[in-house]
Amino acid sequence: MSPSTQNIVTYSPAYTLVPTYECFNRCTYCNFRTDPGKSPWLTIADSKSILQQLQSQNICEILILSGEVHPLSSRREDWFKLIYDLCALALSMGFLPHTNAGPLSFTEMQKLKNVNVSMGLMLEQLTPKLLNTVHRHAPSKLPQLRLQQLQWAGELQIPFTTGLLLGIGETEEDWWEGLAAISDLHHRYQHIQEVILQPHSPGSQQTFDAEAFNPLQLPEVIAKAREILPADITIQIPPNLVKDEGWLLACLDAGARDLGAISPKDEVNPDYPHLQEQRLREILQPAGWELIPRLPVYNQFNGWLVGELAAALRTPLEDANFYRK
Ligand SMILES: O=c1nc2n(C[C@H](O)[C@H](O)[C@H](O)CO)c3cc(O)ccc3cc-2c(=O)[nH]1
Ligand SMILES: C[C@H]1O[C@@H](n2cnc3c(N)ncnc32)[C@H](O)[C@@H]1O
Ligand code: MET
Ligand code: SF4
Repeated sequence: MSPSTQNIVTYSPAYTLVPTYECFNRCTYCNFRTDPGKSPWLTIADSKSILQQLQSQNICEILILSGEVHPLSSRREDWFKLIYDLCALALSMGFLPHTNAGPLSFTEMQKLKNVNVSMGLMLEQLTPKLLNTVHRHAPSKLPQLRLQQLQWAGELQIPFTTGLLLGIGETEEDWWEGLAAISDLHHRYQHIQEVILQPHSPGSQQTFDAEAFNPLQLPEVIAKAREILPADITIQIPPNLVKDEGWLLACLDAGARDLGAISPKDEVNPDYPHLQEQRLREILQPAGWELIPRLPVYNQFNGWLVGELAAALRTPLEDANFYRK
């Protein structure tokens, strides 16, 4: 790395669209979900007016995060169509979509590849023991199912974001195993662009009664993750979940280089508002870090983008040179 890139920290200026909060899983740490049938779905008309308002702002990524309709439900097809249509709409209006809607069938993933510049799914944790605790009522969190999703993303050449949720009842050994599994898949397919190390952060809606992940431990997890993960995978941490400024800087010193999608509302952790970009800069700059925006797809994957997506990528790049770095 040249000296000029060593002090760079990136983030993706984003807006999060939620097709639906309803979810057939009940992860006990979730502050997002409602019961199936209990939340109205986002409409294309409402999305269009939201996106129109965003066009005058410096937002590039549309992060599509969704609760899940059961794969065997008669409503699954409509749910998938809504997600696909939202991506296509965002794309047609000049944004770059990134979808994380839980596990998908191979065909669903293949279709979404055509309207997303990258996609995401957290591995969470590999250890099956969580199926007796936080994931007891969350069939989507079966470790083998999550690993298969990462494998399919590789086979389909989809630039991918994954990560670990820390502090949900796993051991330290479990972290290294989860990271090693991500590394193995990346060695096979070279498709993982970033790994999020997400500290469990209790919110007002969840039933899981546990402390927040100890933020003082995060730098050591990052440092070890940096040793385990291949160098071309960026480590991402969510700045709103790392309360103290000193802790945030310690995470960067340990090897984190990205602050993720920063959206007006963190839909997953609504009790933890994001700092203003200006405020983040004020924290980072005195310590020698330069904060710069990035696209939701890392440069090394540009060759994987098909058709319309390759053209869409050129527009924000030409419009805003600052995205280039
Ligand atoms: O860029 C992404 N950011 C993802 N993020 C990061 C998110 O955009 C924010 O950076 C954090 O939520 C901040 O707390 C997630 C955050 C979560 O809490 C849970 C899941 C995700 C999933 C993604 C994802 O697929 N892609
Ligand atoms: C969308 C992603 O959000 C993460 N997630 C869900 N609930 C919480 C929480 N209370 N704290 C931190 N991260 C959470 C999970 O990793 C999920 O995959
Ligand atoms: N339901 C998906 C998952 O857990 C994404 C959103 S979670 C709030 O993987
Ligand atoms: S974390 Fe995702 S899968 Fe789990 S209940 Fe919440 S929305 Fe559903």
